[in-house]
Amino acid sequence: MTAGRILVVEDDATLGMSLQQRLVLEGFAVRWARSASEAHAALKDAAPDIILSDIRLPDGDGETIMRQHFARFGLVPVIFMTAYGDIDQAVRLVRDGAVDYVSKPFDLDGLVETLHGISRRKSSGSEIGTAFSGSSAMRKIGATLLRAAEIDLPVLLLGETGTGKEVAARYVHEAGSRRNLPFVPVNCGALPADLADSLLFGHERGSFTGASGLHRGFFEEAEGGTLFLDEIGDLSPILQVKLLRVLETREFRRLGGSETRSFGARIVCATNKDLKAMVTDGLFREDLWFRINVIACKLPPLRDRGEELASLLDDIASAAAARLGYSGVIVDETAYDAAKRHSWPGNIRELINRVDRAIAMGDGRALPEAALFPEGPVQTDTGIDGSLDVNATLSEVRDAAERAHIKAALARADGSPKDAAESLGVSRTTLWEKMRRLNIGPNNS
Ligand SMILES: Nc1ncnc2c1ncn2[C@@H]1O[C@H](COP(=O)(O)OP(=O)(O)OP(=O)(O)O)[C@@H](O)[C@H]1O
Repeated sequence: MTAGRILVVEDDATLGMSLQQRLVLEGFAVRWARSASEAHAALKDAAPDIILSDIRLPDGDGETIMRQHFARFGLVPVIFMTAYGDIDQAVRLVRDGAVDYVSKPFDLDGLVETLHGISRRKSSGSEIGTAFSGSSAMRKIGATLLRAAEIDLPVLLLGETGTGKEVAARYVHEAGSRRNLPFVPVNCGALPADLADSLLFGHERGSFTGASGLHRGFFEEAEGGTLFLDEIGDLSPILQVKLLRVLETREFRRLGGSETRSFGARIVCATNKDLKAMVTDGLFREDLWFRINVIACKLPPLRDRGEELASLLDDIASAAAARLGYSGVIVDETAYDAAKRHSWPGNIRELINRVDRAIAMGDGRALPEAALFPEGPVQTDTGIDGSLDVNATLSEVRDAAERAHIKAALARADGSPKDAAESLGVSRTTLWEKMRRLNIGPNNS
């Protein structure tokens, strides 16, 4: 967990460098802009939690940066660093919304204390939901989930693997009145066929060979909390019928049990499959689909989340550095740029895996492009070989990028789907599904 994201805007190289180094050591994720134009570019990429800015810059001023940022994202804590002659302006800026100003030369320890204080106030008020604050699209999704949390209807979360569907499910749970009751996640795709019934609904002693004791299933464990049915598209036809019955009657029985128990939890389901197409193909029950698809919410893939990519990268890098015992890591501009060009088939899970690997293998101080993408530079156009027609649809472009990236990962892994899946940050099943859909043969042909 980082202490917060700070954008430092300072044209003086010595001061900028020492601020960056000290703040990284203090656990902040820091971006350093050396001019007004660099600051505007950084703010387009990601919304920081705090801005620490010089007032006079060679190509503009800190006041314009603050005003433009307020207009776009609302009030963000801003601290100005002023030279002697700028104090009147600094006082006026504090009246207009800046948190504070410090006069150069300033006491760095005092400034760091102030920054930690801002960060503590911010996180104590908004622990929950930070995953839904990084861009306007995610804020809209967060608002939908908040409404869903209040009205207690079934929620269906859609999106590719690793886009944060479980994070969203936990958010719905924690934002609602059931937050102090259990949250029970169940991966329907991983339920062994012969035990699925008992795992879901529980069993009484002696109900089948090997049932030596009483077992409470997931439906019972969820009590009045939230039952999160992940990979719902993988539920067998028999279990689809059983689930539908529970949702209709709000009752169930343990295997071998005679007592009817009431089911009081709310249901949140998720899938990376096209459930509607599965209904059309007769693979998923239409009546169940209607039951669970009351409030649907789609988590966008990471390649479409350019606005929050840089802050995600910062946060994940700081968290990984902290886990590995490093005091902080500086993400290189080359890494931000390459991340924007990459197609991220494994989405945020892939980002986490790449950053963890890069930091574990590196010196714990810097994160350049080559560490994030050791397989080689990320090509422009998300790795597509340039043979695409300019009239190609977005999904054709995406498929081409995914095909190229998966083939490259398989080549690096000497054709081993297990290793390729790991480096892509997806499960082997997801990789197989993608290979089938994209016509990639087992020999990477
Ligand atoms: N906004 C976010 N910020 C930081 N980490 C995130 C965010 N969203 C998701 N993650 C992390 O990314 C990883 C994948 O998220 P999650 O398990 O919720 O995805 P999913 O869509 O449920 O994946 P799958 O379909 O494979 O089950 C997790 O480690 C999660 O903590």
